[in-house]
Amino acid sequence: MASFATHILVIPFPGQGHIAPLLDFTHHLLLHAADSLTVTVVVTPKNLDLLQPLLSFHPSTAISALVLPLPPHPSLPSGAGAENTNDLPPDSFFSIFSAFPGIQGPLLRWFATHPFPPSAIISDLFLGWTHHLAEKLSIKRFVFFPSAAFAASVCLGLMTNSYPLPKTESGEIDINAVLSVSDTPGQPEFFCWQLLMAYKRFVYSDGPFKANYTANHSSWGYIINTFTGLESVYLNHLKTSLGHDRVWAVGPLFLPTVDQVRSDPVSDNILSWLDTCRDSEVVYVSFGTQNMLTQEQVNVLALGLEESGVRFVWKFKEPSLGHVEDQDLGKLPPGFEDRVAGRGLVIRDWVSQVSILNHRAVGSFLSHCGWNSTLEGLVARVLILTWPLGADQYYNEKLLVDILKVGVRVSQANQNLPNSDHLAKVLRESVSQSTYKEERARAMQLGKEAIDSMNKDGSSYKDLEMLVQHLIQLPKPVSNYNLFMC
Ligand SMILES: O=c1ccn([C@@H]2O[C@H](COP(=O)(O)OP(=O)(O)O[C@H]3O[C@H](CO)[C@@H](O)[C@H](O)[C@H]3O)[C@@H](O)[C@H]2O)c(=O)[nH]1
Repeated sequence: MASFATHILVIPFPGQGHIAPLLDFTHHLLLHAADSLTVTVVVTPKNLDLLQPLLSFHPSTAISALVLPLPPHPSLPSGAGAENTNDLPPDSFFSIFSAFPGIQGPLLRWFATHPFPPSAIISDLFLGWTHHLAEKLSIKRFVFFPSAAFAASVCLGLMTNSYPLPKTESGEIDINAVLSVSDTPGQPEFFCWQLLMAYKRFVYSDGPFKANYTANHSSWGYIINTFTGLESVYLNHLKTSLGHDRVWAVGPLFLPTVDQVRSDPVSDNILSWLDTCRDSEVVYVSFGTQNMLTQEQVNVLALGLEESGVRFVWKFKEPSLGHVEDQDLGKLPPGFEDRVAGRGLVIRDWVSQVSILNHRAVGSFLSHCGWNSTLEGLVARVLILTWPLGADQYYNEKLLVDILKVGVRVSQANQNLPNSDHLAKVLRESVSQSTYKEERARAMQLGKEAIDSMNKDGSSYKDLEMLVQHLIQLPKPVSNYNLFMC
């Protein structure tokens, strides 16, 4: 490792939708920094594979892995070695969130014995504890958001203002009442049921989630996978609320350029099938790597796809390690795949979503509105049909449908579940060029702006350049290495 370069420690959260964008960010950081930065990435053993492409692409002087075991947790299935939310039930997120701070001890020892210790930590938004670690080490922590500036603004608004939730006459929380987050630009409104999780985490509780968000708030800088053309209002709002302008919009981080698209046998088969389809006639359906549909939701969706007659590819997430039998996790209705054979593909393996979305045959994307999928859908310029299931997905849906007016609302978790006739109609219309013309035109425009923002002199390109300059100028901590070597 070169002693003149500034050393940065990157720590992703072990979830697919979190690791991938932070590694994509690290790739861009190194491309922009030439040899003035070196990066160490912390990964658990079973996630090391995800880092390999980066380790192969960049010289070993620029990037290295620090492999630390995932600390145990009573709720994580032991012995099978699953260390990523993609391979675990949705609840595992909380177990990993609780267990992961246990790597602090090994990290502190690594830092103390490193000849050129890092000047900064760049870590996922669910690793608020790294802010305190950075303070202990007298270095800076930058929080990386794989989610939107709008979502960050709403969470900040809820946390700092504690708007009271409307109550029914009997004193219960009125989950169907509407609450306006009035300090966020545009005063977005949400149903109380959409905000309950956020309220439990950072308004009513003094638990670890609130501490996490408070630590993020106090961190030195915000790095967000978004672009100015999409979210300038919320980026500016964050700067004002945080009281500084160390907020960098550096996305969309994963672009489907020729040399980047992830190729594998499963995706290649699907791409061959898509080659046989007409332009924009296929609906791609996916609900991300963490959430799973209930049986009721699967039934409605399967029936809607059947009735619609459209061509489709459905990435179907099967129950994985540690799923409990009695959890309401949807299975496909018997005979469904036979009935749609020839016009619909159900895929259970990992596929390259970016490659599929960018195929000319794909015209619309039924999505849970995870932020990575949202950006990928925009970049691919497909019509996004929204079906959020939890977390920040309601905020992303609001941004797409009500604010940017590029998305079409289909369902919201189990509330507002469409009937299959209505769903079939929307699916058909989503691949007919005569409907949703305004949404499509805006999606085309935003997709172009997204790609432009990452090109030389685009807004995200410039933010990355400025961030690199900021990082290079950080003071280098004094090493205790020689002390340890004596
Ligand atoms: O077979 C698959 C399945 C998924 N993906 C990729 O996996 C990512 C999924 O990310 P996202 O769409 O953000 O969904 P989640 O996996 O659900 O992401 C979690 O993390 C996001 C970022 O914080 C949040 O916005 C979501 O609500 C949260 O569930 C995307 O890049 C997809 O392209 C594939 O490439 N192939």
